[in-house]
Amino acid sequence: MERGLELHHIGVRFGGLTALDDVSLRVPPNRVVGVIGPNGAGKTTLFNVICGFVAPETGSLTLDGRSLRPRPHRLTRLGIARTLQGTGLFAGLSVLENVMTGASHTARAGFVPALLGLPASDRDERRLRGDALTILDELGIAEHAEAAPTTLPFAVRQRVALARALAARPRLLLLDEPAGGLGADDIAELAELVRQLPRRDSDPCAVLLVEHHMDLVMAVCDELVVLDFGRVIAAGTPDEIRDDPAVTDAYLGATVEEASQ
Ligand SMILES: Nc1ncnc2c1ncn2[C@@H]1O[C@H](COP(=O)(O)OP(=O)(O)OP(=O)(O)O)[C@@H](O)[C@H]1O
Repeated sequence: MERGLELHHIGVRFGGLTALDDVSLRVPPNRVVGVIGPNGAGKTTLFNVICGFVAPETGSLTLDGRSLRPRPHRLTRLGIARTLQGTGLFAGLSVLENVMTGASHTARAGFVPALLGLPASDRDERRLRGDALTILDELGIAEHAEAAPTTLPFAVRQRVALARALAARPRLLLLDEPAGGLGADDIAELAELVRQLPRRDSDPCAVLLVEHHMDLVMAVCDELVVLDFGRVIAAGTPDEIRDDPAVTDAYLGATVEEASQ
């Protein structure tokens, strides 16, 4: 059964402006799909539709063939986790505690009682802590577990945000411009990390990556969807997109050439 997340003919308008027009795409299980496009193409709006921040005017979403009406607070229960632009970490919590919040919906007693050390949640807390440490270790940042996020470089904070999303054990991870603010070396490391997500030993997941940064997109995606003025103008593998005259002619031009060198 290979279905995953599907968007069917999604349309979004803001007043007179059409932000998304008849957009259909699929993120199959354990694949990395990228959405690219120039400024104002509709990438963030698409992300927001999937997260439930924006309700589409037309079209529908399905998850494994079943109707999906995303609500931001219910995403993790549907097996979907996200990172947003910027890291959005809790400054008052340690790195480890931040990651634990990502899985708090799985704790019977909830995370707040766990933080307060209430006895009923001892076992939950130990499990959350152990799982969070495992993920931090996988992402190579376990040494920062007890640190306050504000003391860490941006690239590490971004990894913490990724760890927090993975703590929810998603089947689908949504990444909104994860390369934003990173240098070339950090982007290369991030690319390696993202590529591994569908191949993890435990909790492998699909990834939908909304990204400006062409190097990252070309390096990690199995498939790409190109948006322009709210419409899908091309879809295919990175090689197909790179060679698609409609894409290069329409707007990518030299950017794709440069990214492929
Ligand atoms: N809340 C809103 N109200 C009105 N117009 C909006 C709103 N959100 C987005 N838009 C418009 O919808 C269009 C698509 O915007 P969107 O942010 O989705 O594009 P984008 O591809 O993410 O752009 P960027 O790469 O610059 O982030 C743009 O013309 C934008 O100005």
